[in-house]
Amino acid sequence: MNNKTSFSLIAPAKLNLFLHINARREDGYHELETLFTFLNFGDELHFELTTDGSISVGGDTKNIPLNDNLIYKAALLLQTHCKTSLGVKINLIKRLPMGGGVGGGSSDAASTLLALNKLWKLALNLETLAQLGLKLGADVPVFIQGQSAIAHGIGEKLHHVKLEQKWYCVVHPNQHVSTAKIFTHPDLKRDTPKIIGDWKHHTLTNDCEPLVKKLCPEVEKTLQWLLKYAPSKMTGTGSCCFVEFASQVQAQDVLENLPHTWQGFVASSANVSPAHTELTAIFDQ
Ligand SMILES: C[C@](O)(CO)[C@H](O)COP(=O)(O)OP(=O)(O)OC[C@H]1O[C@@H](n2ccc(N)nc2=O)[C@H](O)[C@@H]1O
Ligand SMILES: Nc1ncnc2c1ncn2[C@@H]1O[C@H](COP(=O)(O)OP(=O)(O)OP(=O)(O)O)[C@@H](O)[C@H]1O
Repeated sequence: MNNKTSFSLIAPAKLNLFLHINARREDGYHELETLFTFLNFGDELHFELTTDGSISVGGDTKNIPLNDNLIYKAALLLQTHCKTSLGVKINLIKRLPMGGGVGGGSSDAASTLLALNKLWKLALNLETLAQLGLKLGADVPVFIQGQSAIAHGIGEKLHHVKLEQKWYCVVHPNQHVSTAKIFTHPDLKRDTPKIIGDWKHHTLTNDCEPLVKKLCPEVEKTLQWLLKYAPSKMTGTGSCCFVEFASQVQAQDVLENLPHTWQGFVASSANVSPAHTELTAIFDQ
């Protein structure tokens, strides 16, 4: 039995390697088809058990009110669901750009649920945690399940796929794109037909890209600049853009030449979420 009362856990970034929007549902959400991969780069969360039921979140969270913070919301949701009297002190080191399309907030929430399930010895299975996570955001379940996947539905119906490991240079053009703004925009393309057969034989795009490029010229500029190196794509509803390579050196070369007005990072992809890999190393060894 592992009795750890404090530990750190990564909240990794995700990329949408393609993102098709098939329809708008009556509740305003959209039916999607998207390919998720995880990156070996992310936020870092530190968890420390408290026995008085208190939940606190510190660190790089200054501009997010506590009640809106997905980390706090995830901890409270789990505590209420399981009626535990235990609490937690959480500290966040933020590395992922907010509103960047790399799923930072959703990943923070998922890593919080995964970590507290262990810290509070709740023994909930991943399916139950994913259902709870879906209440916090459409992107949370994939981070809970922790395997690269094609997602359907609003992003919660997951079909695991194995992808070759690649290296990515991800660029943040210093723009915050609101996911809600893109999904409610009248000009969003919402009628891409569902893929029939093997997705590898289809043209794979991000349906949000044309609209985001129009609303946010800096994203268009970033995609153009990256084209010098490789085919460029946007992730999620932006604003981060990325290029894919077989080797770290190629990805690093892009980062080294990046204009100073943009930020970026280089990371390899992973079929299993690094949060799951870390959690196994902490608790099962
Ligand atoms: C764009 C993606 O990042 C692709 O992975 C996700 O679909 C967004 O996931 P997320 O940020 O966890 O999304 P939520 O927090 O649930 O919703 C943010 C906003 O996006 C809209 N939204 C989200 C997912 C979806 N399938 N259809 C939507 O229309 C919601 O109506 C909401 O206004
Ligand atoms: N812990 C958190 N980290 C980041 N954002 C948070 C957090 N808690 C709440 N938020 C809110 O969630 C919003 C979206 O954050 P996030 O970083 O997940 O965007 P994103 O990368 O565009 O996500 P997605 O790809 O899922 O659309 C932020 O603008 C912020 O207001």
